[in-house]
Formats: sequence, structure tokens, C-alpha cells
Amino acid sequence: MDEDSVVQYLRDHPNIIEDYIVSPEISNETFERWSVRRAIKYKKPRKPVPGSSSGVGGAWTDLDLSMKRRVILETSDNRVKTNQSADYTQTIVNAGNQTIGEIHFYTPLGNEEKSIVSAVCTWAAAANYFSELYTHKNEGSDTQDHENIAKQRKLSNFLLDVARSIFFDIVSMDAVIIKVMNFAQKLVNADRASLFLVDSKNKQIYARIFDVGTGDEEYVRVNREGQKEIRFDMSKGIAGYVASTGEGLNIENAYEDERFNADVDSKTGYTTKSILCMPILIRGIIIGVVQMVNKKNGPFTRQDEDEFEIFAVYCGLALHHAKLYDKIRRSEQKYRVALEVLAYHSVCNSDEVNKLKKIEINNRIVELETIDFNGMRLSELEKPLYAVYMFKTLFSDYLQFETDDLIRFVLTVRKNYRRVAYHNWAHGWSVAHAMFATLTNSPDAFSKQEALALYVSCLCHDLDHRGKNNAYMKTMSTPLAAIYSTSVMERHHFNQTVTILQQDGHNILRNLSSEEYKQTLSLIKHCILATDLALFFSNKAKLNVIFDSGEFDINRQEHRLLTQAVMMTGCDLVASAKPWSIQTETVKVIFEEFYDQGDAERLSGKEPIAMMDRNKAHMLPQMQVEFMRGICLPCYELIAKIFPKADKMRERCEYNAKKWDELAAEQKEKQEANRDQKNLD
Ligand SMILES: Nc1nc2c(ncn2[C@@H]2O[C@H](COP(=O)(O)O)[C@@H](O)[C@H]2O)c(=O)[nH]1
Repeated sequence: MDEDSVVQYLRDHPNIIEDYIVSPEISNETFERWSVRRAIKYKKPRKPVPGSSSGVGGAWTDLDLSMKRRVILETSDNRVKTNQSADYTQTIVNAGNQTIGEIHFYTPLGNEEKSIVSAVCTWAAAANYFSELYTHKNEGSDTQDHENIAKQRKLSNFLLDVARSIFFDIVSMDAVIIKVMNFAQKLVNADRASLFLVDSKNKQIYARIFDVGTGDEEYVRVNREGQKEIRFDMSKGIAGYVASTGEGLNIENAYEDERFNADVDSKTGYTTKSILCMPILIRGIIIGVVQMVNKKNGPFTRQDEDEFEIFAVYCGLALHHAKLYDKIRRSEQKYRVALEVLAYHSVCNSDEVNKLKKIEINNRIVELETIDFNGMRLSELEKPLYAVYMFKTLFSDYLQFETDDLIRFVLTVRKNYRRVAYHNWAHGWSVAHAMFATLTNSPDAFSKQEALALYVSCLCHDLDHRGKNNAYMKTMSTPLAAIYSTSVMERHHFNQTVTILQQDGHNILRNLSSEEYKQTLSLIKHCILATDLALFFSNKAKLNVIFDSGEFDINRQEHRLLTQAVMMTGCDLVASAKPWSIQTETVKVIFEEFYDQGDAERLSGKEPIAMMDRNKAHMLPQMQVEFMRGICLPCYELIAKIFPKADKMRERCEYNAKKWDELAAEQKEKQEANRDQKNLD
């Protein structure tokens, strides 16, 4: 029978082939192999997936791979058959192209199987390499790789340790140097290690005496008495050469190198043989030199150089950070000393306190209770005296305070106003008096706690003003502008207020409960910040909308805070609501201060605004009209809506604005007459 008739017969009698296949004559392995080969032989060809790693004949799916792995397992035999030649041998090579293993196959493999075996073995080689790298199996291993792996890990652990000490437990320069030296000496197996820092001013390198020992009993002898240093001229020695040139050196025999400086050996009795010396740089600037002396087993190697170079980078980072940290620590100490000195000189003295204590005010000072009162005529003693009187009048029945504390507080507040033309103690006092008059005439406007915050805020609202406004502070990039991003001066005024309250014998609020104390301070901050005229416009707009819409409710916290803020501005600008003589007197000093600022701006090359330009003094009346009608009047109109009794401030402000109108008109006529005259000439 030929093959075709056999096949046809078997097709006609399928049970024959089935009985044969399931009979014991056919092993399970043979049966499985037939089924896998059948699956491979008759699977549908698939288009390779774009970008996929296609094996032979297109992309391998997981099923393909698992089937192919099955074929490999079936056709390979991991028992070593020494007496039978393999049908197919696959070698496994490492990155260095060295054979590290073989797989023998004792049955023929198709091309596809061979390509799979080759791919799998490549990955196997890589996996083997990295697993050895990671576990650095040193048992009996003598390959250079394993030593490198160990060192790499030691180096990376050190670098991690240095980074940790920089970012977690910020340490001083000395601690970092000791850490660095301990590691460096171990890293390259040197007998001694030194770290020199560069003193570029004197062209020297110096080191506190570090003598990093060998072996386990690591120790550091640091000469702490006065921290004596070894200093070299940068023109001397190997370290000096590296510090000057930035070039790393690996010297096998120091005494054969003309750059070597044997002085230290002669001083210490030590014999230097090999030297490995590296520069430490930060942003390209050589800040130091790290030097290893006498490698234990021969000269320093190329490997030591490479590792040392990495180490030197981290060493520089660590030193730089430690240096910054030491600088910050020293600045903090200096700041603390300055603050102590300032605190001592900025508080009132006992003579001033005793002088004020001797004067008792027993009866009511009625004239103080009107806005018209002219504080300008008070003496330097009467202002603090009346400030104490106003505080007592407003708060004796609300607050437990020591009179001595109150006197010290007022006198120290006075002392912390600068002697500038306008924003001085007289201004602070005047604003506090305006608040006193307002609170006295509208006693139910605010709670006692709010009234306390308002009065203290007015007294302190311009503490330590320098006669320059916020715009100037920012333009000139002053330290205060660096600290505060908004309301620069107002935040400083508040900070000064708190600083005074914290001085011994000055805390007039100390008998408040801690909750009340916190609330009162928060209110004081709110009130002082509200005197930033830049904030007034939004406060005014919001409160006008609330009031005009009929929603204003003095019992609502948001409405109360807005009202307090606008009240602070109203008191701050009280000079515009004083009798005309006081208004003109005050405006004189306001513009004196403005012109001082304008002069300072001009000196720094900046053109001052017209209001601060003394060359435009003729524009003053018109500028006052704009200030009164644009800011002051709207402020007092709003206050009068809420507190009708305060309408007097609005009336007086209106009167003063009209007076400025007249002056502006006169000024204009004069300008025109002058211009006509010039035209005639
Ligand atoms: N042009 C004018 N400016 C004035 C006048 N009165 C005050 N001011 C300015 O307003 C603010 C008030 O804030 P302060 O808390 O610093 O006193 C300040 O910039 C003053 O210079 C005036 O009559 N005319």
C-alpha cells in the first residue's frame, strides 16, 4: 500500500489511529510533543504587531512563548551526558563575551526554537551578571568585577550617608569633615587621610589636625584647643599644587616628585610614600583638597582615582552645605546678640517711668473727648501721660493691668517711633486720640475687647516708620521688603508692637486669658494692617455695598471687621478732619516727609512721583484736593453712615477740602498770571 492509500484508510478508520495513539506503546511525553507540534504546525499565521519585539515569524504571544518553552524543556535534557554528543549546543556569554555556561540539546531544534533559545540565554546572561553584581558573591571569587561591585556598593552607601547627613541631620562643618575623612581612608585603603580647605584670600590651604587612623579603632585626633591648624602656602607641596591647578594627582613615590613637601614628614616623623590627591570644587571653584597617603597594598590604582573623583564631588557638596549651615548658625547668634542689644536700648528707662508715675490725673479731661483737640500743643511728657489716661478711661473697668506696665508700654512705644517729619510719635498719639474720642462718643459701637485692640493699634500703628512708604521699600529692595511681600511697613509695625508687649514689664494684656490674648492680638494685627491705604479701597467698596444693600449687620463678625478697618483709616487720616489750622500744620510735615523720600529716590536714580517731588510743590493744593475728595471724604462719609455721631469728621473734612479747592484755584490763577507775564516779556 502506498502512503496515500494508508492515509485514506486511516481517515476511513479513525478508531485504528486513536487506539494506537492511546495505547501504552505511545508515551505521554511523545503524545504531548505531538500535540504541541500539531498546534504550532497548524496555528494561524498572525501579522506582527507594530513596534513589538518580533521573534522569528512575527510577534511571539505569551501562548507562543509558553509553548516554545515547553518544546525547549521537552527537547533539552539538563542531565550531563558525557558520552553522547549534543544535537545542538547553546552557549551563554557575559558582557565581557566570556562563556559562563552551555545548554545541550539532544534532539534536533528548528530555526524558530534556536532563535528562542538564543534570546532566552542572552537575558539569562544579563540576569546572571546583575545578580552577581548585586550580591557580589565574594566566596572564592577572584574576578575583578566582584571587588568593583563591593566598592561600588560601599561608595554608594557612603554617598547616601553623606546626602542623608546633609538633608536630615544637618551637621557642622567639623562633623562632615570627620565623616568624609573616615570614609575616604577606607574607600582607597589608605593609611592616612587629610582634608585641606582653601583660604583664597591668603592663598593658603589649611587643615584642622585630622589624623584618620586605620582598622576598626577609627579615631580622629582633632586639636580642639583653639582648633590649631596646619597651614601651607598654596605654592607648596602636592596639596598646594592640586589646590592651585585643580588637577588630581596619583603619585607612587612622593620623594621622587619635586612638588612634594617633606616638611610635614620631618615634623611628624611619618614617611610618605604614595599620595592620591583630588581637588574639591563647588560651582567650578576649588574649595578644598582631599589627600590620601600610603595605600596599604601598593600604589593607588586607576580604580581608586575614578572612585575618588566621585567621592570628591559629594565631599564638595557636603562641605558646601556644612559651610552654609555654619554661616547660618553664626548669623543667628549675631542676630540674637543684636536683638538683645536692641531690646535693651529700645525700652524706656526707670527715670522716665518714675517721672510719669509722679503725675496723677484724677479728674476727667473733657477736651480730650472731641476730635478737634490739638495734640500738637502737648509737651513730650503730656502726650504719654494722656495716652495712659485715655487707656485707663476706656479699659479700667474691663482689663486688669499694672499701671507701671502701662506706663512702661506707652513710654517704650514712644521710644520706638523714629524722629521723622510726619510718621512720628505725635502722629501715633494723634491717631490714638482720634480713636479715644470716637469710642468715647460711641461707647456701644464695639465690644471692650475690640475697643482695646483698636486703641492699642492706633497708638502702635506706625511704630518704627522710616518716613518712607511701601512702594519705596519695594523699589529699593530693603530688608523689610525681603521679609514681607505685602503691606511691608504695616506688618513691621505689628511685629514691633508684639516685640514691645513681650518685653519684661510691658505686657499690658498679660492678665487676659490665653484665648482672649490670642483674639486680641489677632484683632490688633487686623487693625494695624488695615492702615495700609492700599487695602482701604477694597474695604471701603465692600462695606459700602453691604451697607447700601441694607444687609449691614453690626453683629456680623465680617461686617464688624470691615467697620474696624475703615475706622482705623478714618483715625489714621484724622488730620484731614481737624480744624483748618491743624490740617495745614500737619500737611506741612507730611509733604516734608514726602519730599525727603523723593530726594532719596532721585539720589538712587529714580524719578519720584509728583507728590514726592519738591520741584512740584506748587501742585500741593491740587494734590490735597484729590487726596481729600478721593480718599478722606469717602472714608468719613462711610463712617458717618454707620456711626451718625461721627458725621462731624465728615463735615470738617468737607470744609478742609473746600479750603484746598480755593487754594488750588488761587494757585492756578497765579500760574496763569505768571505764564501771561512770561509771554508779554
Ligand atoms: N497726600 C496726602 N497724604 C496723606 C495725608 N495724610 C495722610 N496721608 C498719607 O496717607 C497714608 C496714611 O497711612 P499711615 O499709616 O502711613 O499714616 C500715608 O501714606 C500718609 O502719607 C494728606 O493730608 N495728604
